[in-house]
Amino acid sequence: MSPNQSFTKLEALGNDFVLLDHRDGQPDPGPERIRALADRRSGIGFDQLLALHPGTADADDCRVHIFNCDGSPARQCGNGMRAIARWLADEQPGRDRFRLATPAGAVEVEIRGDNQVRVNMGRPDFGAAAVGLEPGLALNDLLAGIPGRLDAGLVSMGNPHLILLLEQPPTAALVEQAGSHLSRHAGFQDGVNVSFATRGDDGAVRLRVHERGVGPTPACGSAACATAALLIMTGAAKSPVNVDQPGGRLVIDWPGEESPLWMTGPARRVFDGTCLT
Ligand SMILES: N[C@@H](CCC[C@H](N)C(=O)O)C(=O)O
Repeated sequence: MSPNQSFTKLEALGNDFVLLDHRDGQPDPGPERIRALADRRSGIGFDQLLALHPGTADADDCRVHIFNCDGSPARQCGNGMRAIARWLADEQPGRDRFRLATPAGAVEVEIRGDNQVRVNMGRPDFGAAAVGLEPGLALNDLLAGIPGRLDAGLVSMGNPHLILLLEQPPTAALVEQAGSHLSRHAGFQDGVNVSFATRGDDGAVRLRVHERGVGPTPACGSAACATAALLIMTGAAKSPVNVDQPGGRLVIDWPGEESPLWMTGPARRVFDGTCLT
């Protein structure tokens, strides 16, 4: 990203993004530049940077490069997919379906009424190898110090998720400290996104997420998908599952096993800008 390059700020349930249109062949910024742009005082500020490139044979609208605010690359971003759909719908009035290529595979997005966007997030993978857990490492040993833990699981939605099911909603300190420790634990080849989930009286899932490469965020789309998939797969919940995070609600619909999982929620364009430095 060079000086005088235009960008768009977007948000989805408070998870915020800067979108760069690099379909003209411009290169993506490197990790140091990404960290500078992500600074919420001296830069633009965002959780993820989304760079759009020309599409592929099976996802011809665009190819998406995803970067966390610490400069690390990511393979999937559920909230970001809805935000890109919103941006593409503004750019191409009349169209309401798009196909996006991500490092985790092709994603279909559909614009719905009432500011909602529906995303086909593909099939969840429950294998420990898919989240990069070191072979032979017992998950229980990693989680020994977590208070009030009922269960735990590993799910890949194209990116890695560790889900802790707790008796009580976690304190902010637990999300910060345990999340920070686990998200960069050497037992995961490439780190992991850490979710803290409880069930409400209404059956909804209450979720707090410590995102790999970011920290606690108001919402994480792929974590909501991973958590709902784990609950449906173990018989603890039935599809569709409402997942409530500080930023708001996502609805996750997964018929099970061979079917793709669908995520529905809002996304919003906040402002367009030009980077002067
Ligand atoms: N906010 C995202 C997830 C972004 C990537 C994640 N931090 C990772 O490193 O895998 C979402 O909405 O899914």
